[in-house]
Amino acid sequence: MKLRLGTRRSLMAMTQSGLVADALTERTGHEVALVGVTTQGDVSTADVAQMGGTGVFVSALRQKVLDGEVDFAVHSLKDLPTAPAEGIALAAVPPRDDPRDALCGEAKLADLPRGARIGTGAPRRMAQLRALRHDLKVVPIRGNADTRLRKVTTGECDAVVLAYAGLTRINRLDAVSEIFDPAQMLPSPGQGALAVECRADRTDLLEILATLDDYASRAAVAAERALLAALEGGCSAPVGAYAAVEDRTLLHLIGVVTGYDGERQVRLSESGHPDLAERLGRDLAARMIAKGADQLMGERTS
Ligand SMILES: NCc1[nH]cc(CCC(=O)O)c1CC(=O)O
Repeated sequence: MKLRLGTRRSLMAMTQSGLVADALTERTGHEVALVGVTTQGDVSTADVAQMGGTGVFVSALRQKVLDGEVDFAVHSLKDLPTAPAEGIALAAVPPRDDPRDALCGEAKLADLPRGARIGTGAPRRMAQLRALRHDLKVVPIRGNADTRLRKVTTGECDAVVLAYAGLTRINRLDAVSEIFDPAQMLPSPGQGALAVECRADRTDLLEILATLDDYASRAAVAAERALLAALEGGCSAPVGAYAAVEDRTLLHLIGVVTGYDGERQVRLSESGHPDLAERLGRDLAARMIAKGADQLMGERTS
C-alpha cells in the first residue's frame, strides 16, 4: 500500500518527513509519498502568538489527515498544542534528535559585545537570554531557519537562537557558534522530537506507524508536555523543560519558568519511572506553581 505523508513545505519539514518516510519504508516495505501542505503559520507574517499559537503550523495538516486526503502527518512535536486533538492519534515519536538550542553568530554568547542584538521569536529563549546577560538587546524575529540566519549575515542581529535539531536537518550546523547547555537554556518542551499522527480510527495505520516509535523519546516528551499543560502554558509561554530516560527505567525531568526580564526563575526537577511520565510532569508543575511559577507565566513576553 502506498502511503501519503502530509508535511509542511519548509526545507526543515520536508527533510524530517523524508527521513520518517525512508525509515517507514525500510521497516515495513510500504512506499511513502510526501504531500506538501501550506499552513497558516507558513503564509502569515504575524507573530505566532498573535495567530493563536503554534497550532497554526499544525491545524491544516491535521485537517488533511481527518479528511483522508493524507494517511498520516509528520510535525515537529514542539509545535503541537498540548490539548489532545479530536480524532487524531499520536501514532509514533521516533528517536529524538538533540533537543538543545544553538547560538548562530560570530562568537559565543560570552564573547559578544555589550548590548549585542540577539534575534529570537520565542519568549522562552528571550527570558533565558536575559537571565544569562541582562545587557543583551533581544530582537523579535520570525520566519523559517534560513530567514532567521540571514538576520545575522545582513547585520540586523549579532546572533540568533535556533534549535540544533532544525539546523542539523537543513544542513546548517556551519552557522552554529555555541550549543547551549540545558543548565544555561532549557529547551522548549518536545524540542528535537517529531510527532507522527494519523486518524485515531485507522487501526491498520496505527500498527504500521508504531514501528517508528521510540519508548524513551515518547516518555521524555510526554513528561515535558504534561508539565507545560499543567502550567497552562501555550507555545509562547516562557517555559523550558527537558527529560532524559536512563535504561528505560528512570526518567529525569527538569522544568523552568523565567520572568520575561530574566530576573526571576523557578527551576525544579523530578525523577521517576518513564511509564509515569505524565504524572511526573504534572507533579513537577504543581511544585513549581507552589514556588510561584504561575506568577511568571502571565508576564509580557517581548
Ligand atoms: N516552529 C519553529 C520550530 N519548530 C520546531 C523547530 C526545531 C526543530 C524541532 O524542534 O524538531 C523549530 C525551529 C526552531 O525552534 O529553531
